[in-house]
Amino acid sequence: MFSRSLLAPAERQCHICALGLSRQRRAWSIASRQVSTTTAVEKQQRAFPREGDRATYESYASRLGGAHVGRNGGGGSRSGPGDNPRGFDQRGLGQRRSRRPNHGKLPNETKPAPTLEQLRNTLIRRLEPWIYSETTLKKLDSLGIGIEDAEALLNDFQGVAIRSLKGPGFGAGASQTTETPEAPFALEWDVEGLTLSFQHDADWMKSVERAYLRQFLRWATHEQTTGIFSLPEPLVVRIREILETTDLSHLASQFNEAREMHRQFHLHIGPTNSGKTYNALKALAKAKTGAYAGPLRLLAHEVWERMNRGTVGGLEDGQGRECNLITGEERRIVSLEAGLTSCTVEMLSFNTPLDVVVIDEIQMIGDPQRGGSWTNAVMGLLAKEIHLCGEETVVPVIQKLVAAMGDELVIHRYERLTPLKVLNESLGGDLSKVEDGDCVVSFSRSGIFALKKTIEEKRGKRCAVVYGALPPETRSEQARLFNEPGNGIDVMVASDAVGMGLNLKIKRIIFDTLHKWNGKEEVLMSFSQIKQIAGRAGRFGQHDAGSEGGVTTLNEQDLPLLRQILPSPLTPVPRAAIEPGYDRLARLALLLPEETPYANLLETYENLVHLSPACMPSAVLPHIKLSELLKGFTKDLTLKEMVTFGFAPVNLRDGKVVSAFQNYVSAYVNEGEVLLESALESGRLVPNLELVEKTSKTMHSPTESETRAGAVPSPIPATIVTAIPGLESLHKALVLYLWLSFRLPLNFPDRTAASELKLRTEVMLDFCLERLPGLKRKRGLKHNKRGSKAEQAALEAMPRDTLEKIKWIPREKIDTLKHQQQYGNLDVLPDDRL
Ligand SMILES: Nc1ncnc2c1ncn2[C@@H]1O[C@H](COP(=O)(O)OP(=O)(O)OP(=O)(O)O)[C@@H](O)[C@H]1O
Repeated sequence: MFSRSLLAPAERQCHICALGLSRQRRAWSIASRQVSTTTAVEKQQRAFPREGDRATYESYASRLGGAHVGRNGGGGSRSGPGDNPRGFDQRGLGQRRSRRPNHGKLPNETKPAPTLEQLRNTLIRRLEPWIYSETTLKKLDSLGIGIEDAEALLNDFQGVAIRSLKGPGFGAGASQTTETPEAPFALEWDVEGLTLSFQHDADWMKSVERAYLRQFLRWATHEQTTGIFSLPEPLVVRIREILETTDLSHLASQFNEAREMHRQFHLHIGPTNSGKTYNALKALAKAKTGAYAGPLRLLAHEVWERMNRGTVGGLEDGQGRECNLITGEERRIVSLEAGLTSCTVEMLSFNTPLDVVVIDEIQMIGDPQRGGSWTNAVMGLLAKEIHLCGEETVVPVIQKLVAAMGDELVIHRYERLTPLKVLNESLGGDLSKVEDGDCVVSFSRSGIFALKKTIEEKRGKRCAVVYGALPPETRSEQARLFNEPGNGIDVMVASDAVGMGLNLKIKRIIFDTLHKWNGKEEVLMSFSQIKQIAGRAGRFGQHDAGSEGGVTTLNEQDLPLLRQILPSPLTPVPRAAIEPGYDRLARLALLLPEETPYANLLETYENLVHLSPACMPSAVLPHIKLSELLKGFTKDLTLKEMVTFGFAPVNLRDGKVVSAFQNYVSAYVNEGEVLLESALESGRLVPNLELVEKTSKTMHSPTESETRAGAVPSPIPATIVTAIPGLESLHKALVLYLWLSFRLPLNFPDRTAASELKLRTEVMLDFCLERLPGLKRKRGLKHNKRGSKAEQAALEAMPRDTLEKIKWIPREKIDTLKHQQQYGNLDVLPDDRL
């Protein structure tokens, strides 16, 4: 009865169907239905805490004078975030959508920890539905435990687990856990980990199910258990190995080489604009070898430039340090002998010993998507001195990690260098009160464009814009325009992308709204994000000595909430994220049946991974979603290739990027070589760029004297406004190509062409943003000679080669931009030297 051999997944699937439900199983099924009736009531009860949160929030909001979610504060339109794949709100710029009600909870509220009794009762209550669930059978089946064996084993495990949960040892440590005749070894329930999961995870039942599954497998493959039930020996051995491979609970045993070193951590903690990075970089500048790692290409680029130019603290004599730049999609090598590297955190090397490493924004260690890279850096860097910069919230988790690794930790705390004040008044909804040096913050692209239009109309001056879907180069250029005095661009309209990586001369931050559309509903921005954005006002060194930053809201009803949020403490980062890593996935793949699809491999890892309570698994869902796009190619891709493609930076919300990705993979599989031109052909992204370029050539740029006289560039036509999302998609598709070209260089040979096309896209995005419609032009300059409608029509009719010769955009401007964006005016070695 227990000797079913391992079947291929498809066969096993059929086996389940063919078997149907055994009599016992049918009885279980009925029981299970009964259980699910009960659980409907229970579900409602379980939902109560959330209802409680909502009630708390609503009463909290009403205490604040009615500033609660769901009330329309007259804010901007509420379409999806900047990268809404369908593009602009078709209602047109400037029209505002009503705010959808938000029933979310305050983002920094943590649920109180359950008592041991509550946790015990929940685990007991949820055990039965788990035992009788088809999903559990499927999970066991995918590991090779057939339905009959599984049913019998689960039946007995239920009693063992309940006795263990009810025993006096529960929560008191493994050594005291009750031992029973059926489980003569300790069942170890990770009370601390489950408690943290209950408090912080939206779907904490996943942690409960993971705990049941691991406990079940440990019990089912234990020597003495198998003595009674005898699962086939090879299966027992294999499952034990699977359990071992997915056991990442001993942090100290990871990254052996790093464990052999005694590393000193310096944790620089403080609010925004307090000099944390400045001080950490000072240490790096003095080091013979070292690296800076940040979350954004923008930040890596800034440090790269500052190191080379010698504008980092400690290098003020102007003597720069040679520093190379390495990000996922570009390499800028100043010297092959350079001791320093500036990179994005995913690109850190764990093989090279270094003197000093600076890791920025360390609070991102708790980010479910990217946090794993920060955790790897903390655990695996072979550096004597590691400087971590970030928020106070990260201190407990770093203390736990460093203690587990036996390294040394020194904490440096900083205060803000310039005061930041919440202003007494909002703008009362009146955008004509916007002043030079203001940054108005909204959280959707259409909201940003609507605000820009209105502000420009009211003030008669142009605004810079920054939002997440814009390429970093375009964001830098917009920041430069805003910071540069005397060009008439003194106001910025931005999304939360303004909160990180840009050095801006902002005097006052004005929140148009404190909520953001998360794809399903309007949610209050996290306190951390609101603080980070607010902290951009009054940046040290950008204003006169003694000046302070100001923060307010556009609408009066949002101001009390802002006033409450800014001084409130942030929730500590509860755990560091751990990602599976290729090696571990490869080991696991060898232990699963050969035909196991990649998505199932990821799922199995997620279902079984065991971590220390200081850690949580990285979210694998995005990778599973991405791997679903690869389904048609799985037979042709090795696991390594699947992991490479499955971890590629694909924006799944952007349909055009998704289809470019599919084209890349298809060409990779079918041709072995991905030629950029043909891979991008179907998306019509390049013709869209060419259309914008063609229009740009027909439009006049005011000369210096015309600008002095108050002339502004004529706005782009509506057709070109709607081309902007296509430019953003093209940029993302090109970044993706470049990313793949660094990992599979022989198969993605068009790196240079991709870089050039990316640059053309950036130049056109700058062009479009500069000329978004909205600003009233001065009388007399409305239809200047080259910009008249008649002339535009004539130009439209001209043959393409004639148009090519017309250089309406001054050549120097493109050259300057090109130089700035590509090399930051620094000499870099050509690609073929690398
Ligand atoms: N001692 C100093 N002397 C001169 N400039 C300084 C000093 N400390 C900080 N600065 C400048 O102040 C600004 C803010 O410093 P820094 O970027 O280090 O702050 P931070 O705490 O890391 O803030 P954020 O997280 O917002 O980036 C930077 O422009 C930095 O160069």
